[in-house]
Amino acid sequence: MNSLVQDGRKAAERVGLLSDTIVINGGRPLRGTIDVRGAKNLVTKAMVASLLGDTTSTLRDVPDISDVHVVSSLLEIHGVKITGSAATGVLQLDPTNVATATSAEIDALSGSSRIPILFCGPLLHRLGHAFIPDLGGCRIGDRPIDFHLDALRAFGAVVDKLPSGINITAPNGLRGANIELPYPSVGATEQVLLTGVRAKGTTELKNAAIEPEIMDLIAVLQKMGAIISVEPNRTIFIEGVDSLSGFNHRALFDRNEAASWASAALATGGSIFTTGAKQSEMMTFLNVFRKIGGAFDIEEEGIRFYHPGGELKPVVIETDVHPGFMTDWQQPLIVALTQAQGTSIVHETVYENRFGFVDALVKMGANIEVHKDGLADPNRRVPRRALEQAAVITGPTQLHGAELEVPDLRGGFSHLIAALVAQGQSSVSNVGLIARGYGDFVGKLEKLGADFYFAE
Ligand SMILES: CC(=O)N[C@H]1[C@@H](OP(=O)(O)OP(=O)(O)OC[C@H]2O[C@@H](n3ccc(=O)[nH]c3=O)[C@H](O)[C@@H]2O)O[C@H](CO)[C@@H](O)[C@@H]1O
Ligand SMILES: C=C(OP(=O)(O)O)C(=O)O
Repeated sequence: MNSLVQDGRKAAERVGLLSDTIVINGGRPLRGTIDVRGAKNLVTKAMVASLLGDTTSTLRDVPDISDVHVVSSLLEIHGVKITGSAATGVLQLDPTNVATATSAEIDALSGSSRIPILFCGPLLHRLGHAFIPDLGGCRIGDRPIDFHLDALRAFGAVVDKLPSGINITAPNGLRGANIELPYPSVGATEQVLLTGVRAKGTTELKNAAIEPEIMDLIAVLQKMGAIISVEPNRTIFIEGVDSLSGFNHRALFDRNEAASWASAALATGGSIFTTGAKQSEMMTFLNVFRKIGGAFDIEEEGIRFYHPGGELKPVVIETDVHPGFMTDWQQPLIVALTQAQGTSIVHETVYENRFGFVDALVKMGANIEVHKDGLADPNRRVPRRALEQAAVITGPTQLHGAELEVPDLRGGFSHLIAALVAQGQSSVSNVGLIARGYGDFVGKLEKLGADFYFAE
């Protein structure tokens, strides 16, 4: 069994999927209403933040996704008492008895998620040392952690890379630092926030990421007693404080999940009301959705995304940091673009290898060329990065059923959509990886009228 399939199996077990393969009969529009809970990219970080408090934190709208289970286990082996459950959407996290975990306990969680790297600052503050296992997450490029480690060193941490993970100590405590990120990395910005809030003195972070999930993490930290100001030009100031308390927070909705179901509605010619989705965090997506020919109604309770009839139009997209077009949105949308009249281009500028899912779409009949060194384009708005790729999608094409294996979270969701659009039957294996970030996606497919069953 290859390691991707192993990762998928573990994720499937964590959320209780019946098997790791789904058989889909395509050709039916998805119609109905689904709930979008808290964002994977905020909830997991807020859970880590609970380690910094002296009292219990309560987090609401928690999605039942495998990454939440991984972070829960990592917190529990460090002595955090967790009550409630991802299934019910509410977690209480009591960090009173934080303690060192054994290496066997840590090893068992190796390679399952990217979140463990964010335990560094909180564990250094609580215990004076941290051991971080090998990271998991989507395999969409090298995904180095040099910005994280450089930031931790700037705070005074001593970093020792071992074959089994990273050992970090802070013999003289952590003190505020002046840090400038080479690129506005989401994870490295969170690393600085989670470390700087309890470091001695002031921290200045230049070229920070300002994604909505980061703003919501700042809101969580402010509720805990932190002093953080976000200045213009991507600069964040943090005044370290001596202690923090627990928080009570309803997580920001998952805009990536909402965008994925929106793309599914468009690609299948259907209509999906995403309860909990909000306009303000999705404006860039909504503009592109409208340009392609999709329609949406923004309501108090959520957003309805639908195909209003007529032809879909091609578009040129450049993925970018917020407020640009998010890299996690392009994969499901590309399936809709296979149904548009004409040639679309997607420039992927954030990760150097994020079109792995495209081969399967081509096998299903899509006309997509991947340019591994990117594409020159005089109309580009995002500065060209050294390692970027582009996909050129020409449509419309009739997709037909095929055997697919999920390569990563968003690519996997795009495979599901492609199978739902295709004529005939598809089998999609390794769907456990989709459960890393899409809560109850099987129940939601059922609610939306998809025709599918789990393979034995
Ligand atoms: C759990 C989580 O929140 N995941 C999100 C987070 O990932 P993550 O936080 O890992 O993504 P980053 O923003 O850090 O990565 C952006 C770019 O910076 C590079 N980089 C990053 C760190 C580092 O130390 N060195 C370095 O070179 C990466 O290789 C990548 O090319 O933001 C990404 C960009 O919005 C999203 O696609 C992911 O869904
Ligand atoms: C890349 C993603 O997640 P992670 O950083 O957890 O791998 C994603 O959510 O698409």
